[in-house]
Amino acid sequence: MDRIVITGGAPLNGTIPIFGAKNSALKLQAASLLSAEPLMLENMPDLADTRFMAQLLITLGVDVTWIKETHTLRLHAADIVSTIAPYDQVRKMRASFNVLGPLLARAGHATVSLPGGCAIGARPVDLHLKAFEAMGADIVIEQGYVKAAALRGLKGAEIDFPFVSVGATEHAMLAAVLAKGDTVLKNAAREPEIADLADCLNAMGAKVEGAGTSEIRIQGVTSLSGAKHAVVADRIEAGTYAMAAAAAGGNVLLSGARFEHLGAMIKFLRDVGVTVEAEGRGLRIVRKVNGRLKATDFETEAFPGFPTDLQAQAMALMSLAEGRSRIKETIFENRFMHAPELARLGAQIAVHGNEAIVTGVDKLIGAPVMATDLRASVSLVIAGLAAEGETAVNRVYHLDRGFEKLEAKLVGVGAQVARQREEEAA
Ligand SMILES: CC(=O)N[C@H]1[C@@H](OP(=O)(O)OP(=O)(O)OC[C@H]2O[C@@H](n3ccc(=O)[nH]c3=O)[C@H](O)[C@@H]2O)O[C@H](CO)[C@@H](O)[C@@H]1O
Ligand SMILES: C=C(OP(=O)(O)O)C(=O)O
Repeated sequence: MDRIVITGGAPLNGTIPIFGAKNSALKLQAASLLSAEPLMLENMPDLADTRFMAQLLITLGVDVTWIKETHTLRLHAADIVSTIAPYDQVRKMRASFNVLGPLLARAGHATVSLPGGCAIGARPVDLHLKAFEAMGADIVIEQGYVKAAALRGLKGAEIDFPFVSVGATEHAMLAAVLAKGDTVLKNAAREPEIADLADCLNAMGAKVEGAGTSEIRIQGVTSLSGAKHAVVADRIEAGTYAMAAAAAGGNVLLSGARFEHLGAMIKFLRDVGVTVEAEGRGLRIVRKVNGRLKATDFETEAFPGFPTDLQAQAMALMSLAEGRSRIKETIFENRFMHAPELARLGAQIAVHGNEAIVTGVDKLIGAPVMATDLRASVSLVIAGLAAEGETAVNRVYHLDRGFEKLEAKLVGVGAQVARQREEEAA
């Protein structure tokens, strides 16, 4: 397996381009199933996850063309040839479950494997299924598969989510756009990726209003057309490189990063002593290398709160801050797997249930570590950039799920980072 080797200590200076958001792209890909006409997705990140989703779509009958030079993906679902999403294709990537709603809406039935257990928590899909039932679908779970049918079509419904779920909000939208009548989603998630999906669906002829607020209203239409849509900038990728610059020191422009999508993270960085300013179509991050950052407490929350997908990266930063930081993870029940790996570099972190107490240390020292999930992996890269000596991050396939050109982007701003291929690493 490949690994990433980082020699810490170099400050980061220059510009890092921010690409399209994985977490939006995957749902936009699923939206292509709703129309018999082509969907052109621009600013498409080329990631293991988006490639994987494309493979699943091919299985279902979608014609897929990557136009690599322009980061464009053309998806054409002229005919749905299969409504079965097999175990092997859904267990490996949770977001592939999102084909269920569009298949149900377009073809009237679908059989989709339950998504695989993931390292960060149990992650059930009960809210997704309740939303489809409210829209009139019959659902049974048999042999690990969700079998859903709405042979006379889905009906609009009022769905009041008991708690905020990004995936269930998006999935309900993906089905409701072709339902008969009106759907109202209450206590909907407000993440920027939801508004991005609504914009794309509306460009395809859907009638979605209120995305980005906690109440989304959808007027069903009988069919959707093709469209062209550019994937929103990845706020998690931007936040990750902001934390990297904060940890290593330096002056970095994150071009394409959206200030308005990163409010909680910007407040956190400013509180700990990093300068963050909007500049042109991006964000400027400046951290003077002399002096330590100040520890601060934070907890993860649904948008506009501090994103759980930046918790590991912020923990890496707090490992080197002056004082103690209390970090509470409120979204996933098992998302501190990076803590023992950060400890290998000398971080002092005590985990009690959903809280971690980080006591900042003067310095971290490079060591071999293991990536456990996507954001955990990149937190180890951030720690490695600030540590003395060499850090080798193993199992980097997790990183490849969500960070396109990670090493090149970091090397481009002066970091010493290289990927060792399996044969070299052996
Ligand atoms: C591909 C993608 O976009 N992934 C993101 C999405 O995941 P995902 O959409 O899976 O996250 P959710 O917002 O749905 O999950 C929030 C919480 O609700 C629980 N839950 C969710 C659905 C359900 O039917 N039942 C239930 O109990 C989950 O286990 C979790 O504890 O939002 C998360 C929260 O911002 C991010 O960390 C993920 O990166
Ligand atoms: C948890 C994540 O992704 P997924 O929901 O696809 O597992 C993530 O992007 O951090």
